[in-house]
Amino acid sequence: MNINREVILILDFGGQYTQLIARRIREANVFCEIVPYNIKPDEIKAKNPKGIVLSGGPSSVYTKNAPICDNAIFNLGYPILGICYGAQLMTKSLGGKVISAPVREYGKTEVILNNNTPLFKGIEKETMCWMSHTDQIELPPADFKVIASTANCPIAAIADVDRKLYSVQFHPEVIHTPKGNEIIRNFLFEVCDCSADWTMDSLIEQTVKEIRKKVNGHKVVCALSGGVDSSVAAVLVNRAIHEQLVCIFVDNGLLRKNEGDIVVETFKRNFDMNIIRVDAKDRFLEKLKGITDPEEKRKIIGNEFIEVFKEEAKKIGGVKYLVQGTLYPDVIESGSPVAATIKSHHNVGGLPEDIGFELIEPLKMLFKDEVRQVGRELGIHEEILNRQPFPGPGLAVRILGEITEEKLGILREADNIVLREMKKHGWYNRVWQSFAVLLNVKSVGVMGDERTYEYPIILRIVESDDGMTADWVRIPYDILEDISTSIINEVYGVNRVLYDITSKPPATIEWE
Ligand SMILES: Nc1ncnc2c1ncn2[C@@H]1O[C@H](COP(=O)(O)OP(=O)(O)OP(=O)(O)O)[C@@H](O)[C@H]1O
Ligand SMILES: O=c1[nH]c(=O)c2[nH+]cn([C@@H]3O[C@H](COP(=O)(O)O)[C@@H](O)[C@H]3O)c2[nH]1
Ligand SMILES: NC(=O)CC[C@H](N)C(=O)O
Ligand SMILES: [Mg+2]
Repeated sequence: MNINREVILILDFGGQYTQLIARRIREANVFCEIVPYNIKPDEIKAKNPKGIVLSGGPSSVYTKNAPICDNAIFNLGYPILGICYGAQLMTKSLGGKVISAPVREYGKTEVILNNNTPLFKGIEKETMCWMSHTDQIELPPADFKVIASTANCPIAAIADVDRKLYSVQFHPEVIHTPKGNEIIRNFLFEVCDCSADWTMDSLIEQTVKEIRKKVNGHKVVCALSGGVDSSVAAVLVNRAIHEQLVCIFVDNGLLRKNEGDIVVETFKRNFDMNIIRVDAKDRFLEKLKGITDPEEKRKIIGNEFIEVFKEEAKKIGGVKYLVQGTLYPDVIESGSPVAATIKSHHNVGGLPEDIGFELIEPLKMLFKDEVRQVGRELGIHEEILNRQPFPGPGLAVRILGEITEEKLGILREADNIVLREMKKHGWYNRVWQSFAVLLNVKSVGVMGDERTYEYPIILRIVESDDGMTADWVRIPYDILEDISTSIINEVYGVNRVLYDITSKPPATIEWE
């Protein structure tokens, strides 16, 4: 959708903080988009950005296959901010010199800034910054001035103020650079002249208009899971084209205890929308029989979802569009020219090639917290907005190995206890997700003086801003104990409970 608003483009060189740059810019009410580093100058011009950011990255500019952007980009007249690898690339591309530094810098370092330059305006001269590099700028390009330095890195930032080209060796996007937000805001407002026009109400208004124009009298089905994202997407589309919309909730047999009834009841109580519930348990479970590979499971589920939507759309007749509650992280994690495929989200990378619909994904550029904000503006009840995320492939990616009715039954009960205890102790809304995972190994235990040989349940409770990174929650021991005891006492087939104490990265939130 081509919405008319100011945009900053972030060229992604594969840096681990690229998404953080995007978040910081959006927090300043400026829209931004992450694009591959090898984007063509013409494509950039077509997007008419207010400015460009070159992200960090793992490569060294002087190596053979280092990712390099088109040199013409530096001459288009747009303001550019290079960060770390991006800074080194700007330097090299414009005739300066980058070398492997005598001392690697990793962590917090004191930096001396020249606060007479627009990028550092209003910031005290001496402050802290976060460094993470092995290379550094040895010689800036002609016409560039050094505007910051640290003890180990004499050229920590450079600028050609007239051409609005800036580069910083440190990372303003991470919170360990306390003035980082101000530096990014200075780039946006002092250098790029942005007007902060990215607000949720403007987004809603523009999106509703776009959808009306695009749909133009055709019928639309919405894949509705009852989760936050599809609920917000459905309400948004409903606002645009109420009569033409039918929501389809698929019971794929991989849902949580009583989930189907709860979703349909909550929806009917809260919204005036057409909603169909499809019982597709048997066909999903049949297709998943004998499948153990995580990516294969995801692809099968993505395919089967589409098959169900196609069949339902055929019954309705005249359906041209499918609405999904796809978010930005789903798109990012499903892989891109520079980023690895971590896992194929069923609604993006897991889709079949020919889906038979045109997609409408109004939230595709948003992070979860932004979606919740949109939901609030739309007047959606907190009961729905505060639901923890639940992946479309559901319990299938929380049962390691083959999915069977027996395992689904065990996991459903265990999961229900986790959620019940989290709510009882007032912790459900304090975390990003809390759930159970069933392993495909068994261990020995003793219950009522009898030997047992049963499955372990893994407890996964994480906090996160957007699902891109996460940390395990330091949950009080007595809550862990309550959960563990309840699972062992109430769930047949489980004799051990373990707590997952791994952050993301290196793990992911879901186990598959
Ligand atoms: N059981 C389902 N029936 C119909 N559509 C579904 C189902 N599960 C997932 N989807 C579709 O896939 C999309 C992605 O699922 P995802 O779980 O990321 O989002 P969500 O369920 O809407 O929100 P949340 O992240 O809060 O669970 C949903 O927005 C929805 O369009
Ligand atoms: O709708 C979805 N379809 C999927 O295929 C999918 N895979 C993961 N998730 C959810 O995304 C967030 C990040 O999960 P991971 O750390 O496991 O990648 C977590 O919140 C996960 O629950 C999915 N959601
Ligand atoms: N964080 C980065 O962008 C690192 C850039 C480059 N790989 C270096 O080590 O200097
Ligand atoms: Mg969901």
